[in-house]
Amino acid sequence: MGKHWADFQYEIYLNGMTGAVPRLPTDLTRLEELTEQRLGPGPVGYVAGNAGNGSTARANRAALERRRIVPRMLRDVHERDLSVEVLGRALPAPLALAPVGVLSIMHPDAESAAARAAAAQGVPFVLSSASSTPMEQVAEAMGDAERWFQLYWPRDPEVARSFLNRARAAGFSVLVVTLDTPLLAWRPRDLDQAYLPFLHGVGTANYFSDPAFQAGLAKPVHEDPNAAVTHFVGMFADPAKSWPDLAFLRENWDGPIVLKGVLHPDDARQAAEAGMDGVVVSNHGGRQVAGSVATADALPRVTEAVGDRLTVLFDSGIRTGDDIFKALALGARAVLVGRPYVYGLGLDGRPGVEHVIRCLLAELDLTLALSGHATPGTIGPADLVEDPA
Ligand SMILES: Cc1cc2nc3c(=O)[nH]c(=O)nc-3n(C[C@H](O)[C@H](O)[C@H](O)COP(=O)(O)O)c2cc1C
Ligand SMILES: O=C(O)C(=O)c1ccccc1
Repeated sequence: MGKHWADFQYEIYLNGMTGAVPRLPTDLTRLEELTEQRLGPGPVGYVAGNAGNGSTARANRAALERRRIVPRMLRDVHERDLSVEVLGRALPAPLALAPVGVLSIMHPDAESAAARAAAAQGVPFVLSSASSTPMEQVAEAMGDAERWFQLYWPRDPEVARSFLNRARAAGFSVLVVTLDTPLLAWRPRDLDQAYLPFLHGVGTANYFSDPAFQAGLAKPVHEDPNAAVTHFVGMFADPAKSWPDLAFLRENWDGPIVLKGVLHPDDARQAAEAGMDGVVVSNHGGRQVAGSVATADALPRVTEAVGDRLTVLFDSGIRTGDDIFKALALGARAVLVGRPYVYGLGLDGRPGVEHVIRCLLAELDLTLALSGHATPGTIGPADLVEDPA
């Protein structure tokens, strides 16, 4: 039997007998505004910001909203199990925390708090290359939970090799390689605030602590931090990479490799041919290509192309349990969630992140039950209809 995620509902009501209400709203779409009130416009602007005029983020929401669940009745849903197998790992539910850089702009405990929250709930935490805390330190906070590492593929192969070696030594087993950010997109909210956290050195911990990175500096980081930041900016991503380069990753990583940011079925096919294990259908939460296809529209085409060969994960726009249900119905094995947990972190540190995970999974559990499903495995395209656009 799986964990009873829906019990969170009664826990909240029972606490209410003593007059207590949840510290954070259970409608997670309210968290952005609360975080802005608490932390001010700078950090929240960076987290909430999108590419261009925000059309991709809106399209992500619209494509999920346009699909509607058709609940089925009388299907014995009293015992439910949300667990799924992802990349050979048993997960308690089809959810992981997306890699998000620079988390210290939200909370001083940053990645360690988010990682502890994920570990407490048994949900994988994907650690960003651009974390505010070195990967070895975050790994310690993760206990025996699943450790997944997101790679921004550094331009210098020695730094790339060093990151992979360090990640393996720190116990990370799944590698998530982000392909959609070889450059940072045009982001008006950041431009208008003239604010990028990593120009202030935030999110550079893995780089500044790396011997191969340090070897490229004329002076130690603390003697010339500006030069170190400039070196980071030139290093963190590489628009010259192309498909044959994936061989380098396959040779240097023996665990599962997942390519994040795949939207076209032909790219998914190339991923399979390159010996990759999975893809994340993602448009970076709408932060990279303005005017991009919505992820819920891209997902069925990708699963049709490679669903039998690759593990297909999904993100960008997940805000509720029923959003997760819809992504599963469109063929995803599990989803990643980004901003909601980032705001939970900003508002209440580790407990705030746990709150977000528990709300999402309680709502998913109830959506399953009320729609006639006892496990994610029985959810499929027949559970959805599409509203006319
Ligand atoms: C502030 C912020 C920083 C991010 N940093 C990274 C990162 O370092 N690496 C990465 O692969 N994706 C990064 N992402 C994208 C997320 O992994 C994820 O794709 C996206 O947030 C999902 O959309 P959602 O926020 O609507 O859930 C970032 C997203 C945000 C909002
Ligand atoms: O802001 C982002 O979306 C992102 O992916 C990123 C890139 C570099 C450093 C920190 C975050």
